Amino acid sequence: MENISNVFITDCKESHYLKPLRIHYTQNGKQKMWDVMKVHNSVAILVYNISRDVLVFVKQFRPAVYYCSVQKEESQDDANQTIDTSKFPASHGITYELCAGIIDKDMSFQETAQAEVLEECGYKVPLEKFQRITSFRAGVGTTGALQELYYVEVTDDQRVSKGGGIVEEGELIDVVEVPVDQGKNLVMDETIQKPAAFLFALMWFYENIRKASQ
Ligand SMILES: Nc1ncnc2c1ncn2[C@@H]1O[C@H](COP(=O)(O)OP(=O)(O)O[C@H]2O[C@H](CO)[C@@H](O)[C@H](O)[C@H]2O)[C@@H](O)[C@H]1O
Ligand SMILES: [Mg+2]
Repeated sequence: MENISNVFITDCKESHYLKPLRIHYTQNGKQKMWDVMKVHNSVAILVYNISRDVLVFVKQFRPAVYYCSVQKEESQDDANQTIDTSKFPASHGITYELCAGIIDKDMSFQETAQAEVLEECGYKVPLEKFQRITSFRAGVGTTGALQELYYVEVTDDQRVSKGGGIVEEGELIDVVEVPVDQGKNLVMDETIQKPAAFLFALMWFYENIRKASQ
């Protein structure tokens, strides 16, 4: 996963995954504009393996995180640049996340959650086991995309593969198991790069599931 080389940045002329748009509007009689990014909605799933009392997360190389980490340390032009990977190793872009996926097929949030838990973590779980926690905006400045958050309890019997994502789509994902008595420490651990939904889901777990079962 950390074997990253030949990193160079170009402009993105068109994409299946994102589209920049400018919204013009009038507010209180004043003409305004806002630049936004149209992206897919997504689903994220907090996976709890009750057979071994571990939380199941995914670890992956995120180009966007890598890019922003590198930018912080070295100011260059946005595009048309080459990144020196001996100076900036892949670890700059490695994240811990909830199992998650974008809604880009004709599937519901819950069905997508079921598919992602199988593809990324290797557990085949019945649809009705997925408990919806809440939804929120994954971003509010440049994207307003919705993310639905689910919780699922899994057992070792349901593990049918190693997970790791869809190889044909280029996915390369490590499944990470964290013992429940250590998971809370991840919330404030700034040595690990992680999205806000990950923090929220952990807090929800220790407030609603772990606390209730103790
Ligand atoms: N921008 C992009 N450029 C090139 N290829 C891309 C791409 N986005 C997705 N892909 C391709 O689609 C595949 C599947 O991605 P997923 O459905 O697992 O979404 P992901 O977890 O990356 O992001 C989802 O979940 C995370 C975690 O919550 C959210 O932050 C995020 O908004 C949401 O899309 C990727 O492996 C890749 O091949
Ligand atoms: Mg994913």
